Amino acid sequence: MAESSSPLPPLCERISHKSYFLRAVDLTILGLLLSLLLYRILHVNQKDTVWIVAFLCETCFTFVWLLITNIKWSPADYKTYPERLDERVHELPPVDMFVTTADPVREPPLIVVNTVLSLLAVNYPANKLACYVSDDGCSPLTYFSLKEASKFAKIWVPFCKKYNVRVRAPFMYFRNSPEAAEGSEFSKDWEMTKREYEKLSQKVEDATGSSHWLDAEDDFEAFLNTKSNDHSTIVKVVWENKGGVGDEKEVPHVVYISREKRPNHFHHYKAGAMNFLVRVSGLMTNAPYMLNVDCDMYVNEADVVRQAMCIFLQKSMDSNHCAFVQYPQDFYDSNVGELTVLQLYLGRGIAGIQGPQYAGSGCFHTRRVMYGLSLDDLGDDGSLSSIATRKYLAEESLTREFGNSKEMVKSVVDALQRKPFPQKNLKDSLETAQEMGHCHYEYQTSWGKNIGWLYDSTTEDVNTSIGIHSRGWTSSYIFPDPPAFLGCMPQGGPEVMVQQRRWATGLLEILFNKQSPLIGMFCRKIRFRQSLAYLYVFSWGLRSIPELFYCLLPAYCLLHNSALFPKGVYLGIIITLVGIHCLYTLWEFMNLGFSIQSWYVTQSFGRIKTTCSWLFSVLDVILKLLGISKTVFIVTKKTMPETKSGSGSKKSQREVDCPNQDSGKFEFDGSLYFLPGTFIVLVNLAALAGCLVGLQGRGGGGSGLAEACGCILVVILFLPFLKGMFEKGKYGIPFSTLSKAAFLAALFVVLSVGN
Ligand SMILES: O=c1ccn([C@@H]2O[C@H](COP(=O)(O)OP(=O)(O)O[C@H]3O[C@H](CO)[C@@H](O)[C@H](O)[C@H]3O)[C@@H](O)[C@H]2O)c(=O)[nH]1
Ligand SMILES: [Mn+2]
Repeated sequence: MAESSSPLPPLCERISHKSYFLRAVDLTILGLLLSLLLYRILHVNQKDTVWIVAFLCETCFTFVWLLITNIKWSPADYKTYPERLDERVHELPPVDMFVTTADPVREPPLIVVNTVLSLLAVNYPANKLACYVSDDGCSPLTYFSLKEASKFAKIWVPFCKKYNVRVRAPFMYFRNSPEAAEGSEFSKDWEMTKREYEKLSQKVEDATGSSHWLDAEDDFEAFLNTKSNDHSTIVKVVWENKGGVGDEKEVPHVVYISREKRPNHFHHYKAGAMNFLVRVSGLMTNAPYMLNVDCDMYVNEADVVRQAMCIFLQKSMDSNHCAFVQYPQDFYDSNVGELTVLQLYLGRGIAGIQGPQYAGSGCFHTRRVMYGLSLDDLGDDGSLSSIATRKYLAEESLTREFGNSKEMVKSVVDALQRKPFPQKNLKDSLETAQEMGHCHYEYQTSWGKNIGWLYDSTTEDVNTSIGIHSRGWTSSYIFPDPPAFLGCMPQGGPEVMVQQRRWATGLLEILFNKQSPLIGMFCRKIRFRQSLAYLYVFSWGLRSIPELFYCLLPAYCLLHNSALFPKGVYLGIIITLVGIHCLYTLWEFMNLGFSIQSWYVTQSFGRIKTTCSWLFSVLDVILKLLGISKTVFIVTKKTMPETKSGSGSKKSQREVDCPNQDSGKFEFDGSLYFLPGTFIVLVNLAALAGCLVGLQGRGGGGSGLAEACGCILVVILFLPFLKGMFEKGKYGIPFSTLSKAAFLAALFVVLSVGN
């Protein structure tokens, strides 16, 4: 499809962001950590167990820093030139777009609808697109909203294309007034479209909570007497684009699906939903590329699909090796600093090795790779090698791997051989699609094992990602400004703790499943440095243990009157280490336009999430490995963007885009997540108070100013907890948590002093 006539400028370029200065800083920090370890080894005899515990913790931190240095060594991403696409490519390839939703209460249908509308309106020929929405909540309300939205889409899509609107999610677009003179054609169209959108939101709102319309129409019959965890498969063609010429007024296909659910059948959460999406779309449109977004991740840049195609279609850079194109995840609410910084420095770093990790949303996959192909299976021209043809295309192996459906097998063969898909009536596939949503369809097939989205981890994204890299494929990262997709992120508090725990649990699960980099490092086609990069994320949960110890050590030493840190000039190692690390991370934030405040919040939240939330992931995975319980996926709550933010304070470019930025206050509830943090603060405060009144044990070595400073630093990092002790309501730590923490802290003090 793409032409490779060389005089034409490229569709994309790989940009390297490597910096010798930053490498030197990374190595300096590594060197300081190693010298600290050396000092500990040389002075081990004179000291007590504290010395050994500190040494073990610092060994972990050094190892983590080594992994980070490896990741940050050669960052890279891609710059694309979508404006060059038309002169280079005669016919753009089809793309199937997948949206997953699971709960109409935690994921309000109006958010889903906005995401779908933004997808339908992207800058791409409408006859090449199809949008599939998977609803694990089996909600008639979601289906109703989609039906209404597809009617509104007939106004919205032409409007966006006619006026080249940038943000194509109506709830965001209509937050600003139009910049045209009143009475102009544009402003009339704008008013009319806005009115229609308001009608749509009103209808969805009216339908929420009342169900009389459910009985009124036959179309909703399938939803009668269903529960979200107990119902048959539902597949509905919401809108079929029969125009098929790709003009500006056309609206792409919209299909609603909800796979069968039974209470005693395990559904593999989002991964299971994705695999059903792959199958249904395989039958109906079988596009070679598949875009996947979470239901809150609307398109913020109309050219997203074209940008991704620049990478896939650029032949000269062995595009056949690129399995997927990932965009970073950005958010319209909450404190975006942490994730932006993480994605920019670490994300780009991994992108520079074998390619970014698939992050679950904002990613374009190639269908063939999802069907299990390895890089070696392809010849130079990108078609299947003769060995691979024999291996993959034998009828009985196809049925064994993909399930017992002739149509499915045929669509897989077509996809593997890159045959163009003939236009057909979507409704013709309804019956087969229904069958493929059956609970037992995947039984004894390779779905979730080698094919599609992989099971056995609640972070199905990273699990699937390492599977792809292990088969030798690369991936590409595009980092556009403004962000390509924007979604919703829970604010600091219980909701975010649940999410962080799920992530840490899912990642740790992979360390112990068959994708583990510990096994694959030497025998699979994944690059060694890429394996190390995965190891860094998979070990998030484990980091909670040394961090928890390290937050308690200064207090213990102060109370026990023993030395934690080196004495004399050697204390310089610690001071330089902390100093350089602070300046370095601060620079990372300010370089991206974030404030000192957001840097501090991130450092503080970093310690809180590790010690309070990730800690539980260790427990989750132990229980899972012992076969006592399964890990669960609790969907995060999504909120609509507020109508308009009134805050006039100075914010960075990225921060301005986030209307819901709250006061940054931390919320608490009675859950166990907040016990470790409260305990840490109490212990450190008690140690400082004890030191002031001269309450100290008989430990050797003697503690001093360094240990006291350590305690102060910990309290500063856990400041939200200190504040929470004096607040009421949702911003206050509940009395039950406080009293448990106080009891544990008292025990800790007694043991430290008396020991
Ligand atoms: O049983 C389920 C559970 C979840 N989902 C969908 O999965 C998506 C992600 O869920 P969310 O609660 O938003 O999780 P996050 O932690 O915000 O999501 C990130 O982390 C997840 C796990 O790593 C990935 O699946 C996501 O793509 C990634 O954006 C949403 O669209 C859900 O509707 C389902 O379809 N079925
Ligand atoms: Mn989410």
